[in-house]
Amino acid sequence: MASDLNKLGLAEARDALRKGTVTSVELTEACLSAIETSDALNAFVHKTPEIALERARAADARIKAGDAPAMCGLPIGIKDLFCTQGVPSQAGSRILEGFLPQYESTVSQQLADAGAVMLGKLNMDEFAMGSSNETSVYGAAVSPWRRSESETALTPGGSSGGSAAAVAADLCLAATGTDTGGSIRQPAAFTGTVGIKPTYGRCSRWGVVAFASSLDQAGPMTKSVRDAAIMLGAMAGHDPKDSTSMDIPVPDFEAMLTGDIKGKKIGIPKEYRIEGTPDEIETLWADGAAMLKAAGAEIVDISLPHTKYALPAYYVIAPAEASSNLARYDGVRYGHRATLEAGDGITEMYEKTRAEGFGHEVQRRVMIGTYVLSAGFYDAYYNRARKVRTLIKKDFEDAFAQGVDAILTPATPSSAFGLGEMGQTDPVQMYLNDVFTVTVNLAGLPGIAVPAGLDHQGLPLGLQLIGRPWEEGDLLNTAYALEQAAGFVAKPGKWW
Ligand SMILES: NC(=O)C[C@H](N)C(=O)O
Repeated sequence: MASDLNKLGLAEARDALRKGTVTSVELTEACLSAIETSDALNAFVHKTPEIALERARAADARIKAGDAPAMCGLPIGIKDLFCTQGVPSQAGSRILEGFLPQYESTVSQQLADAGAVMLGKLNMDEFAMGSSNETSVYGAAVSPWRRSESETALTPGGSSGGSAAAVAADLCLAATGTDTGGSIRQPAAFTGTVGIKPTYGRCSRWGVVAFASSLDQAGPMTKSVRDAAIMLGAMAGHDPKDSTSMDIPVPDFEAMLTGDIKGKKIGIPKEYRIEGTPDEIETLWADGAAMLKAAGAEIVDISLPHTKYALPAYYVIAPAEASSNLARYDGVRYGHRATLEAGDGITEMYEKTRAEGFGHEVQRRVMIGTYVLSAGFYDAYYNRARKVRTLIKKDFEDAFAQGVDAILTPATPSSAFGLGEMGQTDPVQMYLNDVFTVTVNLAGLPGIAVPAGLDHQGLPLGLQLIGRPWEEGDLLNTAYALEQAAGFVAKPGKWW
């Protein structure tokens, strides 16, 4: 038993801890030894075993004293985008090489305060820009899943690819992710895990390296919907240090998981029927709707007419904000600085540092962002994209005004692809991964990916549920009903 403790989810481990049948040190040691033999997955990029064991011992003492908060003693991984005090926090980029934050992000601090045990930092696309983890300075994280009878290395998705791979491979009980255009939900769908992007403003962005500030949200990546409810409760809450964080009470999400969705109205948006989507994803979507109906929900066809403009609008707004946010990496105060030659001035220092420190995808986004914000093009691109964003938000508001409680869509347009198989010559091919997820970020809504089936290659497929703002509890409950009905239990066979 003891060697399999890393396979537990948060809820099971929490219950075992409280019953006293297991200790946090045992759970932590099981995860640390799973991590030790997981180099082929390249999921953990900075390991913190000493911190982990110290926190585990403290958690065991708290449990013994009868003072066990929500995440007490539960070992988790933290995406490299979160600043963790004194622990490398590189956002997957060379430009943050050697950066040791002097402070802790609010979310990772809240998790620590709730007793969670940090095992280390998880791989990700550079500055969260990507859908395959291939833009990471550490090299891509690798999915524990493989196509049947094939040894091709598959992507765990991105940008939270290390988090998804680590949770799916049982290297940790759960992990943090962040989602700007799909970075929690797409990797969750690719790896048979659960990922929720909460309402914009639900989790503090303070200390989370900024990519596109009006879209970025942190959220949990877990083995079940119940675990997502537990962990989101610990991550969420008002933070005066983030001016976009909202002062709205955080309910007990787990207590809202009744599985009762009788009378709930679930919208099926016709604009999400996209040409080229594989039949098995269309079938999964229809099956998901049938399962929710069988559980007592009412299924209604809805229209979100501006959906097709979402992806182009996102790929204007996100780079625009990124170009501004990334201007701070100049080689002066922290991170990487290029070696200079005699005669080089400050301009050469910036140029060389940024050319060396940023990878190609990040450079592309900085250039696109600078272009769409430039004097002559601001109205044509950036302002237009902002107007489109308002229309997309209104589409959802209209649907909710008609009484729709949640919207069901596929999470991704395909199952996981092979590393090196996508976007090599055309970056837009990679951007299409976000076609079902970016609308949710543009509208600031909560969205969750739930594993719902396997494709013909034996790879996981996920469905997405989109909810009303601030109603994550209700959304999690609908996701819980879907999870129960879908009964997804597949795990990747161990090859690493
Ligand atoms: N950060 C994200 O949500 C990932 C998205 N695919 C992007 O590259 O922008």
